[in-house]
Order: sequence, then structure tokens, then C-alpha cells
Amino acid sequence: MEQTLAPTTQLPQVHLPRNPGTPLDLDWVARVQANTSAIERRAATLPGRRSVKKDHQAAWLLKAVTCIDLTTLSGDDTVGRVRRLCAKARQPIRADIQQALGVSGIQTGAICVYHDIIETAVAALDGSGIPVAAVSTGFPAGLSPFHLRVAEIEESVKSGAREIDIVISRRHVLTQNWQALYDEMRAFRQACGDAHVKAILATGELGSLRNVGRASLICMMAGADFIKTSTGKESVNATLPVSLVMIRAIRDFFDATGYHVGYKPAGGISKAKDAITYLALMKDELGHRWLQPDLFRFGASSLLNDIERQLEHHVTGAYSASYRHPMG
Ligand SMILES: O=C[C@H](O)COP(=O)(O)O
Repeated sequence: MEQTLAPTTQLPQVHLPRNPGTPLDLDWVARVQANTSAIERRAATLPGRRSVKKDHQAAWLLKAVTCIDLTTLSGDDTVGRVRRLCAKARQPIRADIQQALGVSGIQTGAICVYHDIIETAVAALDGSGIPVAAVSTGFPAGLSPFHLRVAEIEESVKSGAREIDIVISRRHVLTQNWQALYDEMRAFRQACGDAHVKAILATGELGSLRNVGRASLICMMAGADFIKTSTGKESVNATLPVSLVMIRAIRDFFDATGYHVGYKPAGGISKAKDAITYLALMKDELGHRWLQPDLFRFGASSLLNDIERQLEHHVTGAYSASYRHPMG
């Protein structure tokens, strides 16, 4: 049966204290379990659980837009492409579509780029309030010398990045070296200063859902502001089973400490209907507060294109070609 969900684009955003982290608690880490078959069964039901239509669907898609870290992470990124992407971040949905929907001022959550492009993006977004996120620490593999990874964070913050997406050392998880993972993450958090840090787990390379749960918890103990699934460069990126594990780790951490940690699924999310599934999952598992861009982001390079097409269809009744919604 069709269920409807209230539009959620206009909720006020209350400033939350940052997660300062906690001491490493290895007993808690050892208690983390993941029942893979139960998680996969539940994840398989998620896409069919909610069917939102018409105005409700449009409201959810607008909400999704405000939570996108509009991303370009290509070796051939240019200043011109990033400027065009920033213009898109300022006005992600065409003015006539916004007008027909009765909304205005919709912007994406952030722009996400490599270090070299930060200053271009900061200048292009001047006055918009949209933060620049930089991938860092030897993204995507995270295998450069440790001191260079820390220095890279510091340089990106100096260049104006307000959010830093670090990659963890997968080998610390695969060898169960929890102390090393905690110490690394703690150092990255410290290097970020006032910039918020998103910990990319690269879940497709962690071997098991239990490892995903344990790595999530340790990064939160070490002070992560967000935990993020993937770089977009692994062979398996964001999935619903991994999301369930990470979101429940966020809930457990909140229940134990009172601190809100954000969630960023990233990599391979390119369809409007998938965005709605993720938003509904956040609402079901964590509640309304986690639908705000300070606690939820999509890491996505092409999702906005499909959402804008769906919104245009909602308004006009016709689908336009995707080339009419260029990203950058
Ligand atoms: O963090 C964001 C991802 O790199 C974007 O991945 P995507 O190009 O598959 O959307």
C-alpha cells in the first residue's frame, strides 16, 4: 500500500555540539556483532518499503538535493569544470522548476574536490555559505607516508576546506589493529582543527560487516564528525547492508555518549529512487534530526542529474534528456 511522508525540506537546523570522541574502549569494540544474513534480508526489503508519490516525492527529492556533496574526483578535473560545478551547487535545480514547485534558495550540502581545486571552489562559492569538502590523506588508497597524510589535511584546511574527507588505513582493520586505527583517526581529527572530518571506511575493502561495525565505532571514538562508506573508487561502494551497520553504529554511539555523528553513503548512488530509499532508512533508524545536511550527505557525482530530471517530470509531465542537466 502506498505510504506518504511529510515534506521535510523546511525543518529548522539546530546547531549540535561536535563529537569530541571518547577513549578507545576495546571491550565495546569486541562486543560489536553483525548478523550478515539478517542484515542482508532486512536491506533487501528497504527499496520496496516506501512508495512516495507526487508532491511528497518532490519534497523528498528536494531534501536529497540539500544533502548532496556534489563531487568531482577525476584526474582530468579543471578549474573550468569546478567553477561550473560550483554554479550548479548554488542553483542545483533550474529556477523555473523551483518556481513551479514553490521553493527557492535550494543549494547542495557541499562541493567535494581534490586538494588542488579547493581555492577555485572556495572562490566560486563565495557568499553562498556552501562549504568545500576536500578528500585527503592520500585518497583513495591512503597509503602515503603518515606525516604527509597529516600535512595534506593541514594544507587543505589552510586553503579553505571546511570539511575533510579522510581515508582510513584498511590494513589496520584487516589486521585488527584497533589501537593503530584509533591513533590514526585521532591524529587526522586533530589536524582538521575546526574543519569537520568525515572518515571514509572504504567498506568494500574491509572484509566483513562486523569489521565495518567495528571500524565505524573506532572512528567515532576517535572523534569523527561523519562516517562515510566509500571513496567511489572501490569495486564495491555504498550498499544498503553496509549502511544499516554504519547507521546502527551511529545510533549505539549516540545512545552511549549523546553525540550525533553524521552518515555519508558515497559511490554509485545515481538514481533519485535510491536517494529516497537512503533518506527513508535514515528516518526509520535514526529519526528526523538525521535528515539535515549537518548529519547526512550523499557523496555523489551524478545523482543530482537524475533528481533534477525527475523534478522536471513532476512539474511538466515530460522527461528531458540528461544532457539538458549538465553537472560541470
Ligand atoms: O565521494 C563521492 C564519490 O566519489 C562519488 O562517487 P560517484 O561518482 O559514484 O557518485
